[in-house]
Amino acid sequence: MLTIHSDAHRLHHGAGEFYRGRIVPCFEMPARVEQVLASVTARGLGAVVAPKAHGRAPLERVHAGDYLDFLASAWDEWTALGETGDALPYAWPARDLRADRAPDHIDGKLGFYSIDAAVPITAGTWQAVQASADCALTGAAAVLGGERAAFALCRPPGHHAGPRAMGGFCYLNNAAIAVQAMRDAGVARVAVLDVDYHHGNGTQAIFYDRADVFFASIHGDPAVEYPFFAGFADETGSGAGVGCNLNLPLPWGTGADAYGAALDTACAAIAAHGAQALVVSLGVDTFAGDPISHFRLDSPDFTRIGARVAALGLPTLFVMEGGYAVGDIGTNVGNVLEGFARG
Ligand SMILES: NCCCCCC(=O)NO
Ligand SMILES: [Zn+2]
Repeated sequence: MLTIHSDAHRLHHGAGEFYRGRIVPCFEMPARVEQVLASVTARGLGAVVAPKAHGRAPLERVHAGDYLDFLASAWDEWTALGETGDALPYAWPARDLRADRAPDHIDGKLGFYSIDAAVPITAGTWQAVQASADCALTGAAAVLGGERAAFALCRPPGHHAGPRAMGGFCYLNNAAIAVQAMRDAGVARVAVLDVDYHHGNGTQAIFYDRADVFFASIHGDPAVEYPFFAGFADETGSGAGVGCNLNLPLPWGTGADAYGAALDTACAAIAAHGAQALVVSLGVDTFAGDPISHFRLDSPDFTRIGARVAALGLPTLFVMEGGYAVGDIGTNVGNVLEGFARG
């Protein structure tokens, strides 16, 4: 299985995120990728290649142009204030406030184009997120070119990023950008399986009113878990997309048996959708040892996830999302990929 990886991810390393009333060190750190890369390499899963640069056009197929302009210029506007630390939002257009236009000031733009304060912008963030999207696009091209599967070792992750907003460590929705590239290359029906511990609210939003892309997500119950305001079972799609969105929220403490049952439900729905290609938003923060999550999967369970995905028999692109138990992330991601490869 081909792995696509860019060293440019190192250009993004937030100093902190605002969480529970204080700035805490970023759980989404460069070491995550190094651990996964070491595992993929040690297991001999396949070649590791650099991404091909795809430019802005594929990004615009998913994200609003003004949002991309914001991401490209945010750091310069921030430092023009005399700031030297990370840019972080502190005001948002919540209820009763206007969200029909972006403010002129960077402090207003940071809130307008985000859903939370877990998205530090640094000097290298724009370069890093473009490279991350290029990893996903290069992986999609490999799968479209005949590879049974590919692994886009994306960092920063993307599944919380919607068409016009960043959030939850995510800036560009790598998985959605890959899906849209597959659709633009002529794949009529694509499915997304999001196995990250957190609901992929951004991916859901991007495809919510579409029947050509089926979105299935298994995640911590948003009644008690980030992103809190999306991911409920009654979100089934809108317009032409009704019935093409499947949320399977699970309670804190969920273990392998309940998770496996939900995965079977999601896979059956994906098979019924008649997808010709599959993109897996691969978060491994469902791991029992994850510092910010509350499921109870053990490392061998990830092998079973990979095997279950393989049973779908679809050309598959794995896109790296979350997972913050840095000492175990390599084992857990490698187990998914190896379980798939042997499946
Ligand atoms: N404190 C914000 C929590 C962000 C969740 C990041 C993640 O792993 N999403 O999948
Ligand atoms: Zn997550």
